[in-house]
Amino acid sequence: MMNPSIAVLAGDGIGPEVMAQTLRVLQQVAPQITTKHGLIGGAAYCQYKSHFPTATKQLIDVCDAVLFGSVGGPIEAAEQPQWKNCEVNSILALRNHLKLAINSRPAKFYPALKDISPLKNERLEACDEILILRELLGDVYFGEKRTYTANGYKIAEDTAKYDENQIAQVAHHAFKIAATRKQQVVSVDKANVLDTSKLWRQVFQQVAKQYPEITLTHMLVDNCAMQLILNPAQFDVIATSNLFGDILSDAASALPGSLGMMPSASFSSKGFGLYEPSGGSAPDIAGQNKANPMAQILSLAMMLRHSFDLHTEANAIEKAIENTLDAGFRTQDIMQVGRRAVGTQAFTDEILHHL
Ligand SMILES: NC(=O)C1=CN([C@@H]2O[C@H](COP(=O)(O)OP(=O)(O)OC[C@H]3O[C@@H](n4cnc5c(N)ncnc54)[C@H](O)[C@@H]3O)[C@@H](O)[C@H]2O)C=CC1
Ligand SMILES: CC(C)CC(=O)C(=O)O
Ligand SMILES: [Mg+2]
Repeated sequence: MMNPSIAVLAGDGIGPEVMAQTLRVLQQVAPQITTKHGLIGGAAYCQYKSHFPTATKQLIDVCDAVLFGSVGGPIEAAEQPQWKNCEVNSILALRNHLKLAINSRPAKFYPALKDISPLKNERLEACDEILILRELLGDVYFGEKRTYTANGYKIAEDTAKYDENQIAQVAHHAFKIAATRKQQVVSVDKANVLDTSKLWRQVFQQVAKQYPEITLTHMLVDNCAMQLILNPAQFDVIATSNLFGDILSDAASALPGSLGMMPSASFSSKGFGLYEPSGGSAPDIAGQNKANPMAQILSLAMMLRHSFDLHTEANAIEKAIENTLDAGFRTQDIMQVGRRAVGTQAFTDEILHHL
């Protein structure tokens, strides 16, 4: 790609801190990529009184990919009844604007961190990476919603809705990815109760016929939450709907040690990519140089690989992170006795040193 450019939307909370460090890594490995900065979330609200201003929309529409930080606050606008979820929650608005249908969240297990997992070592021995593929434009997040009063009570409604094409898109993606991995897909639903899940299961079974080399199994979401803790090694690719994927990916992120290590990539059907940490704006640690920059830096690696075919650079970043962990450096979320506790910036210094 000639003169590639990316939109950098750091957002708020820990977003700007981890983004600043990630851009140091980008500058070192791929200085040919131009960065264009835009405001989103709380940072945009402060300036434009809008969480997803037109200026930011115009910026991303002329870029080749988006590197996103996180958004959380300030969201006093959320209290105003005329604001719909999408307008306040800029990441949902952004996913909808870019039609990002699929979200890929790898939970990678690092040998150096096996002792900080909440699970016993023997449960992790066969674990390398669990990939959660999550549908991103459907479900209760984008269905009809309303709050009203009837018979003196307040009532709230959220509607879950899926069409077969949305589901098929995730299924094809899951089977294609599985073909490059362990040839297995676990599709997670709640088909014993929900119509959307019944359709989900039917479509997965139908699409599976085109991928006879892949083993498809189905698991109910409540069981999956339990199995992730009991026997994570049974999973390689998990494919699921928006809400279940949101919850299960946070749970899966904790198995290797911390949500702060889990990156993500979201794709439109045309292959446009947005890359962001799986976690949020972490207001409890924002502004303290405590955040783990791994999720953001690994999201950059995913961007280089998937949007720009820069595989050597992506691999180099991932290797440098592993070497940094092997050398004993830890942010507070993955700290262990006998290791060296460092802040966001010093941890990135070490990554740059190992690059
Ligand atoms: N894509 C996005 O921008 C997302 C935004 N959010 C928003 O973030 C805000 C805070 O939500 P929470 O429920 O607190 O979830 P959160 O993901 O921000 O934080 C949950 C826990 O994980 C920790 N954590 C997250 N990232 C970390 C990192 N890089 N290093 C070290 N620790 C890390 C936090 O300190 C906190 O203890 C909310 O406003 C929520 O809507 C939540 C998820 C995704
Ligand atoms: C707005 C939320 C759906 C963000 C979130 O929690 C996520 O994408 O993981
Ligand atoms: Mg989430």
